[in-house]
Amino acid sequence: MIEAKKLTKKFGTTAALDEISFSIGSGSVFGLVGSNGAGKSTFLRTLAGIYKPGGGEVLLDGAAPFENSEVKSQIFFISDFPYFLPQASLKEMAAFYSRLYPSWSQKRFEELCGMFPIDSKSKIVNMSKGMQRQAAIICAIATQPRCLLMDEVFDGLDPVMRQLLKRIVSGEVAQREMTVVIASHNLRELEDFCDHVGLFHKGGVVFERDLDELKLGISKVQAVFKPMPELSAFAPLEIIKTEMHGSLINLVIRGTKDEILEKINGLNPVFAEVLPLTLEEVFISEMEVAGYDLENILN
Ligand SMILES: Nc1ncnc2c1ncn2[C@@H]1O[C@H](COP(=O)(O)OP(=O)(O)OP(=O)(O)O)[C@@H](O)[C@H]1O
Repeated sequence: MIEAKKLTKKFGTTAALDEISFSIGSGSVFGLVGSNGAGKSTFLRTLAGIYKPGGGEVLLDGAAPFENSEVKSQIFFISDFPYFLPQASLKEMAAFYSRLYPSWSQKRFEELCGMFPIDSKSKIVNMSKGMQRQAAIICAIATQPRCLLMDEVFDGLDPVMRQLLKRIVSGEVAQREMTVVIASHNLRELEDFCDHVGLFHKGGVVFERDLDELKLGISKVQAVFKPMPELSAFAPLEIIKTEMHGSLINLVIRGTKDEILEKINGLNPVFAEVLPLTLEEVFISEMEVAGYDLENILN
């Protein structure tokens, strides 16, 4: 379990993290989203034990990572600029990590080398950005960490490699309860991968939810009425958003699909259907309710 308790990190007068408190359960895949400069990388670096908290604490299973090699040996961090030894090949990086991490699995390393189309004997420095990222991913997974931190890891990976990464990471989570924290600007990329998402804004976590709960508790309804009832007729529904175009009405409503359809059908529509919401739509709706303008936060 990861716990941030009033975690603060300042650079000069900039509070990159401003007394943030939240927790991430073991075996969870947690997505950190937010605009540039929101504090996502700073959180990952503090959790990885690279930065010392300026105030409060961040804990992995009750222990602080900073200057604690025991805790650090359970964490692998793929930064937005992955680090490799100068002139090293993937095989040489494997030898390096095998000495650093007691949990290193040479068998897993060799399996992974067979799954990614990169040459383990070539110098990593000469590889493309996406191939370097693949090299970092192979090392990360072969390390068999309890906690895997990834910063913008999909950046530079082609769609096939993105899916492969998601599949491998999900397998590790299911098999051995690895905890994953991934920072990304792209909510769509996280949708089929994360079970929790937290939204960072100006050094704070403004919103944090279980994705299934989030998606199950809210629905989008498209209905045609002739004539259109007065808006007060929809009052028994917990409406978050309404858009009307002539006889067509689009509603974002809190509640289960069955409850909502029953109430809408009671108003005798010509046609009504419940449509799935994308994660982005759910987020925008929930954030608007909470008084935030997500368009400004994410862009
Ligand atoms: N090493 C540093 N020295 C000084 N300021 C820093 C440093 N690292 C981060 N900051 C500042 O802290 C704030 C948060 O930065 P951070 O990199 O954590 O944001 P982010 O959410 O990861 O952004 P991005 O999406 O652009 O990667 C920014 O204002 C940034 O300028």
